[in-house]
Amino acid sequence: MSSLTKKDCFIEGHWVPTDKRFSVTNPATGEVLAEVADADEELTQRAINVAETALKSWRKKTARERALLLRKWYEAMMENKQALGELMSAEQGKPVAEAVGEVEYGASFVDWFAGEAERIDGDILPNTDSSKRVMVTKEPVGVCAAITPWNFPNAMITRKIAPALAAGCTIVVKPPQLTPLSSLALAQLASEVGIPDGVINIIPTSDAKSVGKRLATSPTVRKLSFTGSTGVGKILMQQCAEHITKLSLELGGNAPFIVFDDADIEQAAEQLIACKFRNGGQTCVSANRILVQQSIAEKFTDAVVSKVKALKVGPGTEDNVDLGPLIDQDAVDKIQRLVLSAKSDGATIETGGSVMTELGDLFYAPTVLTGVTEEMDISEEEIFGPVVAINTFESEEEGIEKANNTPFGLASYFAAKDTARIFRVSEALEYGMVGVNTGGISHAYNPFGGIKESGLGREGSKYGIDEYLELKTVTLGGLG
Ligand SMILES: O=CCCC(=O)O
Repeated sequence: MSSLTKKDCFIEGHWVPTDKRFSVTNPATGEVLAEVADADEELTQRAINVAETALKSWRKKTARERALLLRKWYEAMMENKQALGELMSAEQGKPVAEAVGEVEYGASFVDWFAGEAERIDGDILPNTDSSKRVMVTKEPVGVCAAITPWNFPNAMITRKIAPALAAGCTIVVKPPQLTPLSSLALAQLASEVGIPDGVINIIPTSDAKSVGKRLATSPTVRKLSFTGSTGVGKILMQQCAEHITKLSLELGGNAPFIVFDDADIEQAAEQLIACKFRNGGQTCVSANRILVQQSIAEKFTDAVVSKVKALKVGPGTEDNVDLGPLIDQDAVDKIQRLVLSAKSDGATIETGGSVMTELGDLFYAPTVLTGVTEEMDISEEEIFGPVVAINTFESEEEGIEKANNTPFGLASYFAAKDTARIFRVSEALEYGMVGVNTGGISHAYNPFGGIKESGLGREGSKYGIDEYLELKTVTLGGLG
């Protein structure tokens, strides 16, 4: 393991051990990678207090000073991307090359928000009273908290820390229990490049419920950003009501991937594979319901099945591996349940459909199902695994109606060539994000987020920093 493997809580620039610890294991091998410090409510409160103290001087730094420190952090991540990628692959399971790609993606948020720090501006507004002027300024929200998921152990952290710091806020991060090592490595690099003590605090824990509640109900925490399930998001929203804490929620999705009869079938199949099998399908923007116009369904399915059969599954450290293991046994059990229940309800398994026991208990074969219907559990639940579930439709209207038939509204995708159709369908889809002829919609410069039960707010992009800023209106009188 590299020197970036840290195992304690990171509070006020120090590594803080705890007596109680929890194990972090490699999902490909079951090997215990580290016994990590287990923060409780008391330590969480200490981290909040530290962030409150650090806020006083951090918010006073000039935008340029904050930007320069963020850029140094970005550079440190890029210099260490291989080590960070290997660490991530060990704790999360994704192939090393993909993990290094995630480090680059994560670092791109730091680079982006270093730029945005210097573009926080204000307004002087016209007033009907000539003796008055109105100045609108933007101020940091204050102490922030972030609760992040295991599927993107680096990028989901930087997507929250970077805008918070750029805006002049300090932050307490509760990383996921399954993959805390990447976040601790990021803290180590932040400290090495001179981000002041107390500005970033990381508190791994096995008690997400109590620590999450403390973060959400602390009157000191003025902003909570959460990425995870809709169920937990709803609980946090209720808890944040206690002190009207500002909240961003990036929750579950049930992304449709619609293939219309005018699509380039080969290109659509390629994009579907890239989208669906990113991180083995364990991505909130993974295509979940594949809706194919009936007249091209056979041709499209053949193209997809032959690509899926060519995917290589194995431990993330092996060369040319496309998919690693799933994160844990619960994930495998859920996918197996969805596939078997779809089969018993009439779907056909074209390829895959089982655990690859020769590789280990957590490796699930890339799977294609046809004959899937809207009523099946696999259409209603977020699969979060390597399963392509193909459903068909006859007309454009029916395709759109099926796509929108969900309480979720995170990502959606469609493939088509006709320009009028592209506008019609983009406008009709009830989603925060639409990918047209692409399965790749995640970039630091894109606003990322959903509508309906998929969440609140946007991350990344020029809009993302607003989540960490408050407007202040200063009315100057007596000028007439
Ligand atoms: O799964 C969460 C988000 C991944 C992404 O940023 O594309």
